[in-house]
Amino acid sequence: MVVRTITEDVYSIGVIDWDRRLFDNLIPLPEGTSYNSYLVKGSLKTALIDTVDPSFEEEFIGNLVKARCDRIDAIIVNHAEQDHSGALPLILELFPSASIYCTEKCSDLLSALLDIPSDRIKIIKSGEKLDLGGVSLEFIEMPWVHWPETMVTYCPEKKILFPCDLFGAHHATSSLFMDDPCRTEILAKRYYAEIMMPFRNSIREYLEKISKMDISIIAPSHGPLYDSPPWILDKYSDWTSDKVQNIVLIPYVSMHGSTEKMVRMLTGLLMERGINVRPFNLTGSDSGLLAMELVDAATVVFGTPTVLFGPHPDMVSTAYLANLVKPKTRYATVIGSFGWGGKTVDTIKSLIPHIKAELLPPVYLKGAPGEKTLEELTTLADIIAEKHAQDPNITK
Ligand SMILES: Cc1cc2nc3c(=O)[nH]c(=O)nc-3n(C[C@H](O)[C@H](O)[C@H](O)COP(=O)(O)O)c2cc1C
Repeated sequence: MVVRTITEDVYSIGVIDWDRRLFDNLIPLPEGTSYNSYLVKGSLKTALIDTVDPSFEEEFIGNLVKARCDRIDAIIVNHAEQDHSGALPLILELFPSASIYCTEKCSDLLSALLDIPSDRIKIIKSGEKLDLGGVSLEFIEMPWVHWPETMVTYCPEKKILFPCDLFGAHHATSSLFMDDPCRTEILAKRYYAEIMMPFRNSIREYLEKISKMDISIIAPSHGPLYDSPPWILDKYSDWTSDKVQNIVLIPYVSMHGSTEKMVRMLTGLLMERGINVRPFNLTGSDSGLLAMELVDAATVVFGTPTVLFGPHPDMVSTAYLANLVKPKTRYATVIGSFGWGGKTVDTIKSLIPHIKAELLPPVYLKGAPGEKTLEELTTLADIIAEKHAQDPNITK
């Protein structure tokens, strides 16, 4: 149990989940996570901003006691997902005069997910403020910074932005503020790639709004806080921009080595042409790392053999996932090996409608790679090199 003072009258009272290794039964967590919750004490009212995962209720209540929190008047719910809202029923029971402040869509979700009674909820709209006495909170709706109901909360007197999942990182760390930029950059980028990338266009708009606000501290709902906001704002502006890098990502799977040989050949050919290449073996891989690579790669080459007339199932799941996170990939194609026939290339194309990339000619050949394979891969490498050289959206 740890309570930390962020600034006068503002406390971090969330919990650290050191051991969690998987989130949403989907997202690997190499460094655990935290569920950040904040307490803001005014002279008239006390507000709680978001709660914690229900599995940590006991520790959370311990933190409230430690923070000498004998009253809660307002519970600000920026996001209805259970890792932030799950402890609400208990908090409402313990503080019977507290009201939840959230968006209309959030109210609907809280009722559906947690059976929160509507008479405990005050629905707010963008621009509304809550005066706590000497300190206030302002609410700004920002739908799709994960779910459709999300909003951010701003405390003008303390210049703190509480953006919930936006700018978060799954990182269990004892540091209240970010103090290890290299590590945080990787974990924040991983988080962006997995959670925020599908909503890149909305987030880019929100970044403009946020960059005009007077903010000294960004206090997200996962991972460390930022006492130098431009650091994370600049990263987000880069990740959400239309720019990609001179990188070819090759997620691949191979059963008997033919596709793998093709990947090695293409890797060498692209390297000779001054392109950064990321061959990514899907067997036993971490989908978060793949999502991170998708943030910047200009080109994605899917490498798969044919299995029962289509792509290998590992590739089906990868192409499906890549499509879900909507990367800004400029060019895509398929390479691989088959034995007697199938619809592998067409199936992969049909799996990636959200990837608005130009499709380059596939190199899909029968059996083990030989002279013809090298010839076709050389042509593909030339095409990619030319596309990369001429594309103004690719940072050279
Ligand atoms: C389980 C299994 C299913 C296969 N199904 C097909 C198929 O439907 N159509 C086809 O053309 N080849 C099929 N093949 C043959 C492979 O596509 C072929 O051997 C290819 O060269 C394997 O590439 P790899 O060495 O990269 O694994 C199958 C092979 C295996 C092991």
